[in-house]
Amino acid sequence: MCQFNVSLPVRETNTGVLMMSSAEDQLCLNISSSFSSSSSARRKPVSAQQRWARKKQRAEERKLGSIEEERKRSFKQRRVQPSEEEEEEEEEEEAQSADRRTPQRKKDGGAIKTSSLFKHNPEIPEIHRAAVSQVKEQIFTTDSFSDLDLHPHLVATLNKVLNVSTVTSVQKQTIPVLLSGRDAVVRSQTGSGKTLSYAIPVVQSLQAVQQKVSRSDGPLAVVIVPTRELAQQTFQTFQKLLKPFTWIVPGVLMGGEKRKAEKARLRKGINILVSTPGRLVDHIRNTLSIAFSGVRWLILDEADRTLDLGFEKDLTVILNSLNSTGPSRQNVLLSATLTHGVTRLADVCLNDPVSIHVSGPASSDLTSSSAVTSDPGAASQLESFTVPEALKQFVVVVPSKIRLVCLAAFILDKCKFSQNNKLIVFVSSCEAVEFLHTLFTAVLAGPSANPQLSFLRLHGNMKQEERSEVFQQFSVSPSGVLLCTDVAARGLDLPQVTWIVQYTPPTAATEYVHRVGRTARIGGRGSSLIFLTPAETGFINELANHNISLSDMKLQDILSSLMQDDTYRGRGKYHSKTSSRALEQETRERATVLQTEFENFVHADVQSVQAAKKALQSFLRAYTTYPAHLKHVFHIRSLHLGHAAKSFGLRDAPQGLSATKGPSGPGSRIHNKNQNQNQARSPLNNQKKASSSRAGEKRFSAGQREVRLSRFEFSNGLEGGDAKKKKKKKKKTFDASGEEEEEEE
Ligand SMILES: Nc1ncnc2c1ncn2[C@@H]1O[C@H](COP(=O)(O)OP(=O)(O)OP(=O)(O)O)[C@@H](O)[C@H]1O
Repeated sequence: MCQFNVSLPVRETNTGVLMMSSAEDQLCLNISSSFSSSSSARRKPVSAQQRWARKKQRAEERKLGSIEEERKRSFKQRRVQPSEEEEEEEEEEEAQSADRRTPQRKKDGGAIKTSSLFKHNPEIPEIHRAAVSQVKEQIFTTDSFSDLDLHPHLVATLNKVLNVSTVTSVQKQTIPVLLSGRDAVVRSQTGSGKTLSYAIPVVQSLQAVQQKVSRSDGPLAVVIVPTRELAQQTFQTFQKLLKPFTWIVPGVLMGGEKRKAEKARLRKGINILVSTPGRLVDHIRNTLSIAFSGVRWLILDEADRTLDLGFEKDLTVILNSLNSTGPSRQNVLLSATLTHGVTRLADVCLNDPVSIHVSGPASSDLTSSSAVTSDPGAASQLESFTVPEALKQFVVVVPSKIRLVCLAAFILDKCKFSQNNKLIVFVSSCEAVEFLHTLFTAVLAGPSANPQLSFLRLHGNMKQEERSEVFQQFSVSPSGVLLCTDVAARGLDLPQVTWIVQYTPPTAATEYVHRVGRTARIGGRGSSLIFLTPAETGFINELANHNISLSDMKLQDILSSLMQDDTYRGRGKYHSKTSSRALEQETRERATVLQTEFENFVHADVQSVQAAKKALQSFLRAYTTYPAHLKHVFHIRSLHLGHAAKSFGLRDAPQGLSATKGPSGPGSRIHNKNQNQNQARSPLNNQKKASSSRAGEKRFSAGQREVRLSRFEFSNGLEGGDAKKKKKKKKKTFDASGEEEEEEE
């Protein structure tokens, strides 16, 4: 039952929504009436024997944590008041049906049932979208690298080691500009070859230095990227390019690696230094041997992200450190989604930069480059994003309750009933990734189900060795599913990914672009699917505002893939192959059977219930971080707690959740609407209102929470799981943005 530790007058509306009112404010809570109190008083008298049998059954159900059954029963009674016989008949039928489908369910006692997935859902609205003409970008030119006045060994390496010969549009525009010594702001679509567009000029210029570059010169080029995996990938690109120029040494610094080893490598000398921002700041502060006196290049890849994440302060530390010493420097900012934030940074660190934007209606005008302007018209033009032309983008509108089975059905369709699909599924939190990974591995890929199905996971709360291993494993795998957070959204070049699934929507259109950009790279094909609840369909318009257009995929079509698998067959009443109604009914039954499998797994032991609750809580916490301009689309008040719980395999809306507890350490509490108008209020955080002023707890705005969550995801490796274990040996410090981190003594 859904209980809240606040004593507000409660009344129930005829829509099943509870209205709570207090002197200060009124709050509308979406609590399904199916969680309302029992009406057992209205039952007919029963015999002593029947009473005993019922008692025993209830005790067993309670032992299984299955009190939902009782609520459901009482709810049914309250609604329709069936006779005792009718009720028992109905239960018997459901129990038999469940038992036939999954016999193990009866092992520990009475049959466990699933409340209806397809009742009491909000209507799926008709989607009316504005006509959008997507911006197109031509990927390849007809030029070859030998036309670019590069060292012949570099051209040979490009051809033989990297297997590239034809120059892409962004490379054609960027390489000559950078070789001429200018700063640049570069925007081109995801997967269009931006890495080589700066890496080639860096290598070309460093190999040409008269007095041969040596380790003792220290860093000559610094490349900042937002995530560890991207740092690793970029480092590997430099390693390949530098094959003929062995005297130029590349190196990578990233969170999660042993700092001592990194210090030693820095001491030996690294000429092209690739790093995540947090880790570089850490070395600037703590490593005496890091000297920036020779830096000639500063590259900020995914520059807008680095700013978004609240790394601005880290970048300030880096820029100050670079500016205090050294010769004049070439600066390059790159991203597929340059925004105002980048232009702002451009003002700070760029010197008369050239703006290279590959997209635009005149895609033939590929050689034009213009100086960065402060013209607001130009700035708004930047907000219209380009996605790969061969990318097919879909949206499915799914009520919360059905989300989990819908995702499972989609995965089964692509990975079991079709071949050679490689999927990346984006989820909003580390805990939710962990939860889905465990659940799907057990239920969908278990030995008795589909042992050929493989699920991997990647998020910021994993140990670095595991992260690297997963990244490597998924890179070389021809198929499979990677469940991940946005830690995999930017820059990663994972080959042959066929589908991008956004199970939880991104917090911005920019992130949508980067997530879908993990497929359809360098002219290849790919598809994407975003899940939205009926309340979230406004995000389609948000994307349309950025020239992104989606096609509909029907929920029923996704679920109907379950018809290909008799593991989840329903009661088998619907044999008609011609009636779409019958087919729909059977599909729904199969979906219910699958949901039951999930719920049985979750409720099998206390630990998995806890994991599901944790995942739900983190999902709710992440939900509060949508920016103010998207609050009308993603507002925690529009979430139905019971339905959201179901999408985590929980039969019931759990008690005692806080949506705002921080990922590491004491969390924030939303406490007073007057304190911050942007702060989301929810049943969850309202519940915590009373205790919100507990001593020692920090409070954060929605924006700060987003930064905290994101930083955790993209951390320098010193926070979270890795760091916690070392706590005893460490003392606490605060990094540039005030984030708590551990430091070696
Ligand atoms: N000229 C080229 N010809 C063929 N393949 C290329 C060429 N240049 C780059 N590639 C390949 O294209 C893929 C995508 O390149 P890259 O990762 O640099 O794209 P990007 O524009 O940086 O993407 P994102 O915006 O997602 O970071 C890589 O596998 C890279 O090796």
